[in-house]
Amino acid sequence: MLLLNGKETAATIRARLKTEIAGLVEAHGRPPGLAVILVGEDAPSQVYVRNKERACADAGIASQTFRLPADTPQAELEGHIQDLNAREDIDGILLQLPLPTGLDSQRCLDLIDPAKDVDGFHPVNMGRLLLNLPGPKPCTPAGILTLLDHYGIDPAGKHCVIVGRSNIVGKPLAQLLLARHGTVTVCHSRTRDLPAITRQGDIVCVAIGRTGFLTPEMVKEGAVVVDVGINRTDDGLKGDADFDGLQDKVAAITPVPGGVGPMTIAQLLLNTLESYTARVQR
Ligand SMILES: Nc1nc(=O)c2c([nH]1)NC[C@@H]1CN(c3ccc(C(=O)N[C@@H](CCC(=O)O)C(=O)O)cc3)C=[N+]21
Repeated sequence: MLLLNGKETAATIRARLKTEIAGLVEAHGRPPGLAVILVGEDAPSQVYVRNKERACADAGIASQTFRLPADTPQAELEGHIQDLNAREDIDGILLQLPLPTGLDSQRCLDLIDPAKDVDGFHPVNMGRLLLNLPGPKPCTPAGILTLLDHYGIDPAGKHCVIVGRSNIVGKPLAQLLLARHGTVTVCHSRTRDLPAITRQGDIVCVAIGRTGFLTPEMVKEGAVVVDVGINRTDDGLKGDADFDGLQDKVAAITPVPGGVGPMTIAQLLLNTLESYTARVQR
């Protein structure tokens, strides 16, 4: 069994980015700037945002986190986004999801300047992804492709089964795999006889947020399993796949932690760098 080590792969990418950014700062007189907007007190979001801040600082990206109270009115949040759109020193804006109830995340995402949309969640950038046009790619799906590439796993011609149809993982991941010539099936909570479908997968990606959901009976021998789940249990951080049960059956699997999560952050740095280079060249 091959362990798809996202922590290590992300570290390699981050080291390369760090060198590249140092050169660019020299040439353009300012570092890439990332603004993270964090609304409310959601505990996991606090952890992710701290990880992002640390990764940015290490790579030479100037990141600023704007922490807003959970009862921030929609109009005020929209005002913050517009201020950040107008700022020359900010190349990327990330609105940490989920937002507290009462706030309309889609309206906020629609407002982010597509040129600063480092999550790739703006409808224009989602459309560009669908059309195979250049643009920022959502961090988790793009990080998964980079991880597969790193280990020489090519989705071309393979049956890629995705469990989960979210806008931030399942749907964009389907498009990226399709663009790389995978045969893609997207399953979800209403799918009938899910195990019959996941068992066809050469590559099985799970992103539903249920601890240990993907069991050995649900995958074929020699499959590649990509675990996008991050579930906090009494036993620590667990993925959506039954890692222990699967490890003797699969050809390769991503661990949790240390798999897809660190790749998501590396991709965010990459997207921020791309926004920056596009903006300083204008
Ligand atoms: N606008 C927006 N963009 C996102 O990209 C976004 C988001 N909202 N909301 C939440 C999800 C989740 N996400 C993760 C990032 C890093 C880890 C990560 O670093 N995971 C570590 C462990 C971290 C821990 O200890 O919890 C690992 O898997 O090894 C996980 C998950 C980004 N997301």
